[in-house]
Amino acid sequence: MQQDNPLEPIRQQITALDQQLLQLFARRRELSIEVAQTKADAVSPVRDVDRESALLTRLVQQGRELGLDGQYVSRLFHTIIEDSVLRQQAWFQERINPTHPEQVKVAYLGAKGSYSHIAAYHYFERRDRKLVEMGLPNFDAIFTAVDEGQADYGILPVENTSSGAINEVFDLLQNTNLYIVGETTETIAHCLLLADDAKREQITTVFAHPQVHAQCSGYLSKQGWDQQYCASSAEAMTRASSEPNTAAIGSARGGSFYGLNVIEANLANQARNESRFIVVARKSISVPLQVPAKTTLLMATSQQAGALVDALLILKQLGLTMTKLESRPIHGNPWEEMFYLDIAANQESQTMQDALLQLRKITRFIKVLGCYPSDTILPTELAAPALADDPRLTGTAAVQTSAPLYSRQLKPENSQINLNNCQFGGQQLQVIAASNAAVTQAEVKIKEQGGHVLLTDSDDVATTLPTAKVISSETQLANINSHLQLLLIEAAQMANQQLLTQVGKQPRPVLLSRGYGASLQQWLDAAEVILQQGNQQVALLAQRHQDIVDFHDLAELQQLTHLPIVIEPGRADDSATTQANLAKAAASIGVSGVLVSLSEQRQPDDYAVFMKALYA
Ligand SMILES: C=C(O[C@@H]1C=C(C(=O)O)C=C[C@H]1O)C(=O)O
Repeated sequence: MQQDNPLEPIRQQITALDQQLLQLFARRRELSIEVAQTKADAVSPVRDVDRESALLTRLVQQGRELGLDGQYVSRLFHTIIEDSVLRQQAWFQERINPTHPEQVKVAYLGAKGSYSHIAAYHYFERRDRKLVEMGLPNFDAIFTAVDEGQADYGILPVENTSSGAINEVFDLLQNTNLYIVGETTETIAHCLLLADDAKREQITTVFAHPQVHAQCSGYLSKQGWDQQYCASSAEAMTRASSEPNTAAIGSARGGSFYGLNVIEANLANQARNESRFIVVARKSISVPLQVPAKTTLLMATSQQAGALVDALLILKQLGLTMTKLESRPIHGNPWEEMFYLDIAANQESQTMQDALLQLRKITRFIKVLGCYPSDTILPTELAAPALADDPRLTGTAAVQTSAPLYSRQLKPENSQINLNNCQFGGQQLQVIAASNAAVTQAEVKIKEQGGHVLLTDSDDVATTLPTAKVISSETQLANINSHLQLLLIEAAQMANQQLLTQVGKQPRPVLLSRGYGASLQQWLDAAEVILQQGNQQVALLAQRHQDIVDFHDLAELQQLTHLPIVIEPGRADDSATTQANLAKAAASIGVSGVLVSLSEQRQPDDYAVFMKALYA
């Protein structure tokens, strides 16, 4: 019977040709990996736009001779070359980070068929990894699953060409221990999906994720359907497959998992509807220099006018391209912003190391969230000489700075910490007054007799003075008052790595006491834990329990670190005048603050005597 159909023999020929094309594509891909191996030996970049340009020019020419449209040929080959470049990048990536097993457990939002699932599928397929799927109900659960080791990777959408940034993911990135190790961009084609037995005219309700609703708002506003939000596109599709008179918005591929048919396609407001996803893992990765890389920074500048501009100028002066800048409020610090920057550079390149060094000097908080291969492969335009110089390649030699963040070697000049109008690490000695009295009472005394910061255990925030508080546990840290400006870690907690790590995630300055019997190195190592987490505002506090403040140690510390040093001068039974003299001596060797008690009543007014002697 079939032989009677005149289409059939032609279709058979097309099928046979398609089969050959597939084999040729596969063979081309193998050769592309061989090319990568050669590039590894020669240390040349993956992308070679000159070669692409020559190849495309020739192919377009040859295509024309065969009657093929030039646009058609260049579009086809862009897809082929894109695959080839991404494959080579993945190959290089695997070569220098060879720890991955054959199968990986990946956490994503929603169930099978969600956009995140499809992005995960594409990303790991390119890396020849078998996916063990772990669909989760929300972004928070994805971060937790990876953090706790239940999943190897998490895949998270960060932005969409129609609806913009996915704020929830940015907010979770503020407090994560995870690193960004990859990115991928998916073209999202939103379709109206209906179950087999459903009819378009009978639709009363349409299900979709809120982001999808936003991306298709133009189309939906004309339909008059009840619009219901779902936690994921997969949930939307599940509901549409079982509830009568409903439809879902999702991808054609996703719909096929749920037995849904495409009724209408291309519903998004913007013709080019793409989402960018990031891949997170517990360990950061190195990106080979052959591969164009992106580095993502999390940064809080000071609140002075122009602080962000200063930071961006550093990038400009170093010739670094910023591909993205997002800002999000800092949780617990009203009107303060955390910035996310994507920079088209390899973290290990000299330029990026220089940028980080300079940025650390002017930021209150800075952390590298990750350096990863850039997956955006822009098509090579024909005969465009400018493209021969691909700005996304930072081909400088790798330089790994091994000096610790606290060290003078890394940063010769003193660090400064600003609290309102007072500045630790500046010219003037700052006085922190500790008081158990009511905040208002202490404030009056400080304002009358001098002083800069109030150390109090009270949560009363009715003061215009910067306040400091002793923080002894993670629970206490989680519940601090947002007005609190300075965190004091006492000697007993100096080795509490977990507390130091959490404090390192804070956008607030930290005063770190030396642990009982701790060496200078152990003290500095504890400071390093905080700095490594991003918090650059660390000062060291030499307390009285060290018996007397050891000037030899202070002088040595000055040489080892740029961090401001604060002392609690003298023994408790030293007179106020002795303490003031010690404080002055310490200031002369570069100590930037003193911690004194406001409420000791050994003399009529010890604090007043201290302050008077200090400035005498
Ligand atoms: C395969 C190569 O690597 C890349 C991929 C190309 C391709 O697939 O044709 C061409 C140039 C490079 O950007 C190559 O350098 O030849």
